Amino acid sequence: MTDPADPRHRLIVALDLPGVPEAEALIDRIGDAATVYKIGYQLGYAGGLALAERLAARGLKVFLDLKLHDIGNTVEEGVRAASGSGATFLTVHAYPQTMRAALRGRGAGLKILAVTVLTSYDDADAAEAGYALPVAELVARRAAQAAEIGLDGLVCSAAEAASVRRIVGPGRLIVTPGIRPAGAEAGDQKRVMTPAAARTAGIDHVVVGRPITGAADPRAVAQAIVADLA
Ligand SMILES: O=C(O)c1cc(=O)[nH]c(=O)n1[C@@H]1O[C@H](COP(=O)(O)O)[C@@H](O)[C@H]1O
Repeated sequence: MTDPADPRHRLIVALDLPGVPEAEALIDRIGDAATVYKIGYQLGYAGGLALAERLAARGLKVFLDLKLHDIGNTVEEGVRAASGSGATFLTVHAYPQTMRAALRGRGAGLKILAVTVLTSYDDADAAEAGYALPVAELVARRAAQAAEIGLDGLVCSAAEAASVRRIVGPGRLIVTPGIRPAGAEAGDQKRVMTPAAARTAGIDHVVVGRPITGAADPRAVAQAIVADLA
């Protein structure tokens, strides 16, 4: 992970798999085509947290996608505990109390990313959850709050990346899930873009799960996505 211009570092592969053996097998198949891996609920609750340290020791970057959101004390102490895991990125939901608490618990070397509005939400889902704002406005509001509080980066859809960049400036990371190569199934994602369009929109990293984990040749899919991120 020495050359920041290497487009492989822009791809984060979501290890949404049932267990550590499956995750390790996928990482082996992908080989040097990817350098950053995300461990979320599914793998994390199936022994994946211990994997983070091993991957970091191999020189890979780890994104712990815990999406923390709780009372401040619990978030602060949770982030403090995760700071020793070897992870580079950790997610929290973009609520002001939660974001402030996460920064209090953040250890050296850990970047806290604020999840603005999940990419599986559209305006109707936000309204159903009680929000009066359309998704794009809610993302903008949360991005501004995250920047003011001092978060290291934001998670949003690539559809909002250009406007989020104008709000948060060049110094914060923009990380976008909901990425689908042309023709790939969206599944439960509602705010979707292709890797090339996301790159044009100014993202720092894309997160890709099922298009890679479900592929017959995950290395080839990862390489094709990286080529679009160059
Ligand atoms: O925080 C995330 O990574 C995340 C935020 C978000 O808004 N949407 C979203 O899909 N994600 C994660 O990104 C990954 C996307 O996976 P695929 O839809 O399979 O590519 C999953 O691991 C999600 O948990």
